[in-house]
Parts: sequence; C-alpha cells; structure tokens
Amino acid sequence: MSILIRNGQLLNTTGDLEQNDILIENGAIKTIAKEINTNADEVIDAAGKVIAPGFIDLHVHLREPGGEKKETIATGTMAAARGGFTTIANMPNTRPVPDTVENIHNLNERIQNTANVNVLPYAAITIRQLGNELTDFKALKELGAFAFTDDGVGIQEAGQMLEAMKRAAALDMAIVAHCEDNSLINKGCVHEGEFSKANGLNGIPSVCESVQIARDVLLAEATGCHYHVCHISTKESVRVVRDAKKAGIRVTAEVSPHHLLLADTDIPSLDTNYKMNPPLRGTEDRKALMEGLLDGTIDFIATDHAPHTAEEKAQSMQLAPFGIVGLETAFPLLYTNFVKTGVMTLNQLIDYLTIKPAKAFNLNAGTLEIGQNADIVILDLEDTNKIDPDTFLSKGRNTPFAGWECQGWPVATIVSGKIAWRKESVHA
Ligand SMILES: NC(=O)N[C@@H](CC(=O)O)C(=O)O
Ligand SMILES: [Zn+2]
Ligand SMILES: [Zn+2]
Repeated sequence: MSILIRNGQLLNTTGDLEQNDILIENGAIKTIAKEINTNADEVIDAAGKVIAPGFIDLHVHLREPGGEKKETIATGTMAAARGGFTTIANMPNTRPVPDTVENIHNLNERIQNTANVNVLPYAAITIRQLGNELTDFKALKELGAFAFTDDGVGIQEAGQMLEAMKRAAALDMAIVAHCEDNSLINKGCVHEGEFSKANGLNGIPSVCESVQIARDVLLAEATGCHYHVCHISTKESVRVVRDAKKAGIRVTAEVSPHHLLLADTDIPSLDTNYKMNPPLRGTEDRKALMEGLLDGTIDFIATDHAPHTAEEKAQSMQLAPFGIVGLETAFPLLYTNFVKTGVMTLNQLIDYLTIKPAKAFNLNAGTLEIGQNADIVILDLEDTNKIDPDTFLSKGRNTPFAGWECQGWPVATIVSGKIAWRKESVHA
C-alpha cells in the first residue's frame, strides 16, 4: 500500500512553509521531495494545505472498559483522528483499572482490535487508584504500560509518592501526576475566585494543586524520577515547575487548551460544560500558563479529553462530573486564538502538539522524516467553521466551545501509512 501526497506545504527547519510531495510506502515515509513521479495506490492532492506530523495527546480518557456510555476506544480514537491526533495516551480511571497484568492485557487486546490511532496505555500507580497499595510496576511495564498515573485523583501521601518514584526511576519510567490535595478541595466544583464568590459556590483553591506539585518536585529531586505534571492550572504551580527546572530536577508539565483559553471570569452561567478538574482559574493564572508555555516551563499541550454523557452533565454545577472533551477542537481553537492573533507561530503550535510531547517522553514520533512511521495530519488553514458538537465523532458533547468560529481544521489523518480519517472533499 502506497500513498502519494502531492503539493503540500511542509514546515522546513527554519519554520517556513515549502511545497513538497511525500511518498508513503509500507507504513513509513519513503521520500520527501519537490516532485515525486511514481504510481501510488492512492494520491492525495494537498495543494494549499499544510502537512504536519500527526499530533500527540498524552492526556486522553477513552473510558473503555466500564465507561462505554461516555466513550469507547473506537469512538475516542475516531475523535482523535478527526482532530489530527495520531498518538494518544489513555488514562487509567476505567473499570476495571489497568492495575494488574490481567487488566492491562485485556486493555491491550481491546486497543489492538478497535483503536483507529496509536494508543499508549497508562497503568495505575495504586491498585484500583485507591491510594493504598502500589501496583507491580515491573510487570505492567513489561506488558507495555507507557507510564504510571492515578489521574482523576492525587497521590495523598508523600511516603507513597516517594516509593512510587523510586520504583519508577529504577525502571526508567515516568510518574504522571494529577495534583490535588484532598484536604484542600473544600467540596469545590469551580475555582475559588470571582465566579465561586459571585455564585455562592464552594471553590477549589489554587493551593490544592500547587502544594502537591511543590512536594513532588522535591521527591523527584530525591529519587531522580521523571515527574510529569498533568493539566497544570495555577500561576503558583508554574512558578514551582520553573524553579524546579532551574534546579535541574527532572520535571515536565502539560497544559490543556481550555486552561490557556478561558478563566473563571469567562464562565457565562451555571453551565456544567465549564466544569472540569482542575477548574478554570483566574485571569492571572491563565496569563501565567501562556508565559510558562512560551518560556519552556510547560513542555507541551494535552487536551485532557474527558467525555461524559448528556444526562450526567445535565445535573447541577455541584453534582455534574468534572471534565470536557477536547480532541476534535484543540487544533482549530489553538490556531485561531493563538497563531492567528500572533501569540505564537504555527511552527511553535505544531511543536507543542508533536515534537515536544515526544521529547518529554522519548517517543519515536512527532517528526516528518524519511524512514519514520507515516503518522501525518493534513491541515486546511483557510477552512473556517463553527464548532458544532453534533458533528463530533466522540460520544461526548460536553464542550464550552460550541459555536466558537475557528479557522484551521484537519482534512485528513494518516496513521502508520493508512488513512485513519478524512474529510470527504480532499479526494484527488
Ligand atoms: N479532568 C477532568 O475534569 N476529569 C477527568 C479526570 C481528570 O483528568 O482528573 C475525568 O476522568 O473525567
Ligand atoms: Zn486529572
Ligand atoms: Zn484527565
């Protein structure tokens, strides 16, 4: 099977767009050249379109097994492909949790049989994510666990985190942390700030996140473990990570598109599509996150795609589950609001979605190079459309961005040399 992508615009090493053809053969990039004359099984005319490495999202909730009403591996990975993502890492807050050899083996089989993009499975840090007993890291690594995380809950005890980091470091594996101190949650459903006060709601204070990150960077220093901070959301957290990096501690961090785009003051009403964990913080926090991303304190962008059913989200702000979907809207939102407005270049945005996550986790992905796996996205930067949750391939419709007009949408996504998703009209 071969695919020839003709006349696409590729970013060169100096960050400029240059027209090139790409030939894909046997799942890999075979040739990149100004003009390739060959008979391929499939020809895609990409004139006027940008060709980029397939995006990587290291924070996705596919929900299967156990949460199939919210999402499945099949639907979540179709949503990923539509969003231009070719590799995603799947969070372990499922039922059962991937915490034993048997459970991760079962998960691997499901991925093998139904995933439409590359899926890297996280395994849990603690059995059933209950914070009592550590999982068998070595056995889980042998079955392909990508890293260890209890995302959805924080690791409450320093002693347990220390032990987890020691064991992960010995296996050269990362600890990926949802940072939330349970004693500081305050039964909050939104950020403790302007919105919580105006609406008489309990707020989750910023320290609920930042104290745990401060503890953990010191534990990472003590153990030499690669420590990764999930969905960083506060200005104090950014400062702690910045200082830790300066001190030479092996820490990386991700930020979600929604924390870059919105603050609690942007929440228009008691709409649960604005409820996620960590919550939308203050405007100062939002600014600090962008500064942290641009100065390298924050390594990359990850969506924290967290689908829930309409029924679940129809509950009150206090009762509805935390989380919003993100895979199908990330690139158009970021391109429109940050590249078109000059906050960052197209090259930078693509790096935050490709080479940066790949580098942070030593993944052999995220570049367009000869011999590499052909994981590619074709983008139409002129295409302008309103975000319409009814068109989502995800089962989740829970987004605060419905109706936002965005420019720059994927038109085709290729995974290991096969077309995983394509918009009808790009056929040559
Ligand atoms: N982010 C969220 O608001 N929710 C996530 C859990 C998590 O990422 O902590 C979920 O699983 O729904
Ligand atoms: Zn989390
Ligand atoms: Zn998450």
